[in-house]
Amino acid sequence: MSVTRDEVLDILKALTHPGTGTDLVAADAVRALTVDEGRIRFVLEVAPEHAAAMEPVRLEAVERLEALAGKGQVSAIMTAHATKGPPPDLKIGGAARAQTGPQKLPGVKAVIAVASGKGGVGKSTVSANLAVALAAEGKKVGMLDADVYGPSQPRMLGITGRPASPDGKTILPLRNHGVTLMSIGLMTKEDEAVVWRGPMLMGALQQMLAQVQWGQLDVLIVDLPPGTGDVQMTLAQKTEVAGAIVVSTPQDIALLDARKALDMFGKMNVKVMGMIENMSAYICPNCGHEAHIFGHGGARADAERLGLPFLGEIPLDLEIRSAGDGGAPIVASKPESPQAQAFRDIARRLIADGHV
Ligand SMILES: Nc1ncnc2c1ncn2[C@@H]1O[C@H](COP(=O)(O)OP(=O)(O)OP(=O)(O)O)[C@@H](O)[C@H]1O
Repeated sequence: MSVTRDEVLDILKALTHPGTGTDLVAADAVRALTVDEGRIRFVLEVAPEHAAAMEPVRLEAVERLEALAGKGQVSAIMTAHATKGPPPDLKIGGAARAQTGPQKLPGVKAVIAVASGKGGVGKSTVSANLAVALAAEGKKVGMLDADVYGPSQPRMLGITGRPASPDGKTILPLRNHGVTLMSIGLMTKEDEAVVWRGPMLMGALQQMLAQVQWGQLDVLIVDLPPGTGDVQMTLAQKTEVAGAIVVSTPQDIALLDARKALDMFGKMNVKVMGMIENMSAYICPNCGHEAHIFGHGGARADAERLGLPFLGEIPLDLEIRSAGDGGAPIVASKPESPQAQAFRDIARRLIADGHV
């Protein structure tokens, strides 16, 4: 069935914006509308305080548009727009701009970097769940997926589509599970490898920090690539970072790399807020037996030895994997489960320690 842009706009004009009382189109809330081979996609831009009231309107829009275009043919994403800053020059992948010393991100109270020495230890899983857990505690949370080599936050937070850039200069981030997200993965095609080096990489990170309209945030979590490379250096040199959290599995080899990451933050004068041990214990879902597949307690022991806070242990658990890989982290999909509690306890600890 061929659907026209005017037909879509007519439907959106029949819905009322909860903030302005006018229709969605007159309120200028509809952004990046595309009608392509029967598929309708758009972004609903809304002030953060109207986001909750907008959700039923968004659902109503999807229902009415699906009646026109067919089930599953409509993608309507809501983003909370932000306070306007001076618009920087947008060119994804451009060179880094000259800048002196670490700068504070306007509107963002604290930037927390989540790092690991080694890949695959669950840094992105921990970042996603902590972000959702902090949002559940009432904090305004942003997530910058700076894992340029394997951006996984769009998948983990269940976000698809590309962020809008209505003026070609600023980028409107996307939002799900209470978390505002920007990822390099949203700027590239899913199967497109990003092979950026040095200045391009630093430029991309600076752009994501500066040109994304983050709005007012209590915390911006930065999911770093594993290891100790350009992205980590650029972040610490260009942005005021409140602190870093280092994730490790209990294996010796992972811990060895985690120590390198700790050392790097020390050299860059970034405070380490603590260590998290992921895949700590495996609890058999059938019999409840606890097994320590990768060992146990190594990160806690390292933290104690180095005089760093130990923030908590996350079990190795099938539901944590399937929830994260399926787009709704366990803290969002089963907030009362013991697995989610492990993340929520860490989020509460970060708040209690005054980091967020
Ligand atoms: N506690 C856990 N229990 C079960 N599976 C987990 C756990 N933590 C992470 N995983 C799974 O392990 C895989 C790697 O996790 P994740 O992508 O979070 O790691 P990462 O350290 O960010 O990896 P990368 O180095 O690629 O950035 C994912 O499939 C994830 O679902």
